[in-house]
Amino acid sequence: MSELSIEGLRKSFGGTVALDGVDLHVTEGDLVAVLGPSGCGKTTLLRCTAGFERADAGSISVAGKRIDHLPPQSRRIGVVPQEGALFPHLTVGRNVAYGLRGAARRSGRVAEVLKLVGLGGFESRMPHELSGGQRQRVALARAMAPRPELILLDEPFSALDAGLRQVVRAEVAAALRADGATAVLVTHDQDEALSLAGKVAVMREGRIIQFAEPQEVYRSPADPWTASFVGDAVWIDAEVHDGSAATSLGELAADAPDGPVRLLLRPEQLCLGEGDPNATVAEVEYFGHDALVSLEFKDGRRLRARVLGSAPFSGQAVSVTVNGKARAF
Ligand SMILES: Nc1ncnc2c1ncn2[C@@H]1O[C@H](COP(=O)(O)OP(=O)(O)OP(=O)(O)O)[C@@H](O)[C@H]1O
Repeated sequence: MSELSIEGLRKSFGGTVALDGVDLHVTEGDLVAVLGPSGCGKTTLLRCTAGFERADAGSISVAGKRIDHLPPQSRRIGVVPQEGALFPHLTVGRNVAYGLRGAARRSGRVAEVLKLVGLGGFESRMPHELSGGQRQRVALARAMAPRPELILLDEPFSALDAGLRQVVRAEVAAALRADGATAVLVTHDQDEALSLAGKVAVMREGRIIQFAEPQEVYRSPADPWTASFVGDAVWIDAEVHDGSAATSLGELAADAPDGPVRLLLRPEQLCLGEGDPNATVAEVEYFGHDALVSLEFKDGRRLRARVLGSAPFSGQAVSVTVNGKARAF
């Protein structure tokens, strides 16, 4: 049974369609990322689920029960907002205990969830005595404390700087998993969605266009738009004959009928070697951990490769081969 079941959800604001028939099923204990560009309806989906907004049509069920008629406080859903929104005049311990009743407060649950988020012993600190990442983790602990059926996280790392974001992300995901929580994270950040979630729902213009595991979304995107949105894409236009397409990179297997095709490769599938050169390095963008290398082929076509380790130099003649399969559209 799905912990969260959303079916046919629609919501418009005046003439703007924010949700255009959203279906989403989240299994108990899963962490799902809803990934989409600005304005695609992610926050509206989250607000309708939490009960802050009323959908025009469709249903929302949690643990098998319809909840869309209930006020937010009766939905058993915990929300972690963008910037934590802790009560500034309450200690960490009292912030976390906020949604707990008497017996639960005394049960040690506050200490337990603070430990889960890596902040054991922080009960008596005030919010202003915490770093941004620590405040976000307290906000998560507060949402988890009453053991809600579902936790919703709205771009919870967007206010953190890049280095801290990665660390806090991993800690938050670990805490959610350790507590067995079912969670939906809304984000426009591809790396965040692919690295954290068990499943990714790609959203565009008020619809979910693909719902799959991160590797599948990256390797077999539903359409060209998704392919380019979830990562760097190398596009090659070619003609297919008998399951094979002639390209600047040689013959590539193409799972498509005879005729014109757009082939998708990821830049890391282009491998530079020492064999017979078939391309020249035109430009190198060096990032430390890797480099993006623009390669010019004999037919004048330019394609980008991602290279780990030492980067080639501009003007170098290289042999380029393809690792793995191209996806045909
Ligand atoms: N209260 C509102 N009144 C009018 N239009 C709204 C309202 N809330 C959202 N919208 C519109 O609905 C669409 C979806 O907005 P939403 O905030 O859900 O997108 P989003 O994917 O969360 O974007 P972002 O990543 O920028 O927060 C947008 O076109 C937005 O302008």
